[in-house]
Amino acid sequence: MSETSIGIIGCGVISGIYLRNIARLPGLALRAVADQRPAAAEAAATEHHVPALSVEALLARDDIDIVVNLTVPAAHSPVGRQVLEAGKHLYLEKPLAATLGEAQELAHLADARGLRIGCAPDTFLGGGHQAARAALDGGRIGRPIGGTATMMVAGHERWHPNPDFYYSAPGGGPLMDMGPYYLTALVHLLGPVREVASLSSRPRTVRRIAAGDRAGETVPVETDTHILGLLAFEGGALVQLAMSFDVQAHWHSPIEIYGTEGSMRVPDPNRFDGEVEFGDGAPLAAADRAHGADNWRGIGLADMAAAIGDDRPHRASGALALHVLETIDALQRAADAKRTITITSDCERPQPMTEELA
Ligand SMILES: NC(=O)C1=CN([C@@H]2O[C@H](COP(=O)(O)OP(=O)(O)OC[C@H]3O[C@@H](n4cnc5c(N)ncnc54)[C@H](OP(=O)(O)O)[C@@H]3O)[C@@H](O)[C@H]2O)C=CC1
Ligand SMILES: O=C1CO[C@H](CO)[C@@H](O)[C@@H]1O
Repeated sequence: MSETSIGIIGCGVISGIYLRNIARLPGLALRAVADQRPAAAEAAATEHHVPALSVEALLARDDIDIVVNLTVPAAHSPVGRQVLEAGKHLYLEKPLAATLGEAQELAHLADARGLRIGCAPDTFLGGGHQAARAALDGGRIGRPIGGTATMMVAGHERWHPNPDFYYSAPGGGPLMDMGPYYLTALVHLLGPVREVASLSSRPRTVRRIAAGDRAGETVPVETDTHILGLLAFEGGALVQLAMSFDVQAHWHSPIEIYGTEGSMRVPDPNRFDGEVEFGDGAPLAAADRAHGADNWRGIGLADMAAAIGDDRPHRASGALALHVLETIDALQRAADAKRTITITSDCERPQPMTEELA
């Protein structure tokens, strides 16, 4: 397999796992890192033996093929534009952009330049969700008719040292932050969403940081933080969704899918491991499949790099992320307008994983 050269912009909390995994995933070679905080870039550069550059200098390098944008959501679009305008393929963390309009502009720019966009989450390529997909496609629960998706926590200010972006608008809130995991997993299993309804609330106006140098500081809440939605999928399944940063504890599963012949519980879509459980019969362990244990964030990047070489579509695609972002945007608009909203973008179910990246 030939090597694809990678540059990273954004050396904060999530960059650690990308930096480690780029070194162990096939076909990827890290060339340079950048951050608007030079100290963050220097720390990553020293640990991984690559240069720390300015964003401009990294984008000017001829030997970088894909730039991974790990900045905060508000910077996904401006930094993403710079990457595409520099003629590089773009892979970025979720959400694709802080607004649907910005995401659509990125997609147009990439198309116009003949460049690819890939976007997290790529957890659906892990062993847990691939086991669920195989069971579903194999007919184990019959035709899907419904399901639930539940992500309810007390708020990321409990542990993140700079949680401002989780509560800022646009780009913040549980729907923007965690919705991509749940909606991407559902689209991977059930196909595209066609219609949504929802209600939302904002129980608190400020949040107090609990960890790091800024512990005790408060952050203003500019987004709704408790959202209950209904999703109608093209294939006919109806799914209820709950996304919240206001729940201290609960007893729901992350994702359940109900079919005409049975039901299944799907692992946490923020993870690569877990078990697929069924209403009857033996569970399927993620660990029995490739990337079913450990944290493999970056597998979507490796798949995109391989896909460019093989001239085939990549799985964690810009089109998938755009469809997910349109659904997120529609859920909030449906809550604001108190009406159902039709989803217009098309998106194929991504191909199941093969063992090629194992
Ligand atoms: N933290 C987590 O567990 C996870 C986060 N993610 C996603 O990863 C992304 C990053 O999150 P996280 O690592 O937590 O965020 P952090 O705030 O820890 O790190 C982001 C870094 O990017 C820098 N940055 C911001 N804007 C720019 C810019 N225009 N140019 C260059 N650098 C910039 C920030 O600098 P500054 O501090 O000055 O703003 C900061 O150093 C988000 O999209 C998030 O949703 C995904 C999975 C897990
Ligand atoms: O994407 C993410 C994955 O999960 C984390 C919490 O567990 C989030 O904070 C983060 O933004």
